[in-house]
Amino acid sequence: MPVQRTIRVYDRAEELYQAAAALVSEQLQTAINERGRALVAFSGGSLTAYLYPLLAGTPWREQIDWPLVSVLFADERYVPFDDAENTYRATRQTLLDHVPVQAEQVFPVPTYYREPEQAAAIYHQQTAALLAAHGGKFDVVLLGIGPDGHTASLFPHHPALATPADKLAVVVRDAPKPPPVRLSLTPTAFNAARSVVFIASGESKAAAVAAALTGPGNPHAQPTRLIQPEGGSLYWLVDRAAGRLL
Ligand SMILES: O=C1O[C@H](COP(=O)(O)O)[C@@H](O)[C@H](O)[C@H]1O
Repeated sequence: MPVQRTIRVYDRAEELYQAAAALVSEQLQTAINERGRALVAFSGGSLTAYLYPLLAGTPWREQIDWPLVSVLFADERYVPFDDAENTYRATRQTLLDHVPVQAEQVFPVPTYYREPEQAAAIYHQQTAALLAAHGGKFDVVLLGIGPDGHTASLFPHHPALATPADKLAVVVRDAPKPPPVRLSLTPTAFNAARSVVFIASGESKAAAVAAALTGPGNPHAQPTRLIQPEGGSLYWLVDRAAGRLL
């Protein structure tokens, strides 16, 4: 089954994030209306600063039945929950603490294990169990892209890209962007999605966005190309600056 790809370019970052909030809330609520529940994977980085505060406010907050939403994380920096770099912490502060999501339906990466491999094994299991409870698919996976082309914590040419296809979570060591130890869901996990939404804003992302979306490309150089949810939707929402080279 082919992937349905949609690219939307917005004049300004504000319009991009408003459109992303509208799309995500519509997709989550459609899932709830059709299947009685929704499963989402959140990324960190700029989304915590610009998208999540919108989702936490009117009108988007009221448009999602948050008690019926389960939350996983697309990736996590392997630092304690109270570290400023922790994505769960940032997502809680900007979104989850402001909406009536059920605490037991939020699944942070357990960064309190001494060995990240143990956390990855547990996160694999939790992701598999949640996917099974949601018909085998995420309803929405939200992803960013770094200026170097990384998405979640999948970095270009990194050995983590060669993770066996049956693994849903992987430890990423020696990440070129700090902090160096991370945990990421894998392309296998992201491809089990009804909708994947990439969001990119700003001139620093322009080359990476163009490399991801134009020409034949190379999935090792552009890990975003590994994410092709069969039979699902793939959205790229970018502002004019990030889409300048398209
Ligand atoms: O380190 C990370 O980077 C990517 C991109 O972040 P951005 O700030 O450039 O949007 C982010 O999606 C990922 O979750 C995060 O761990």
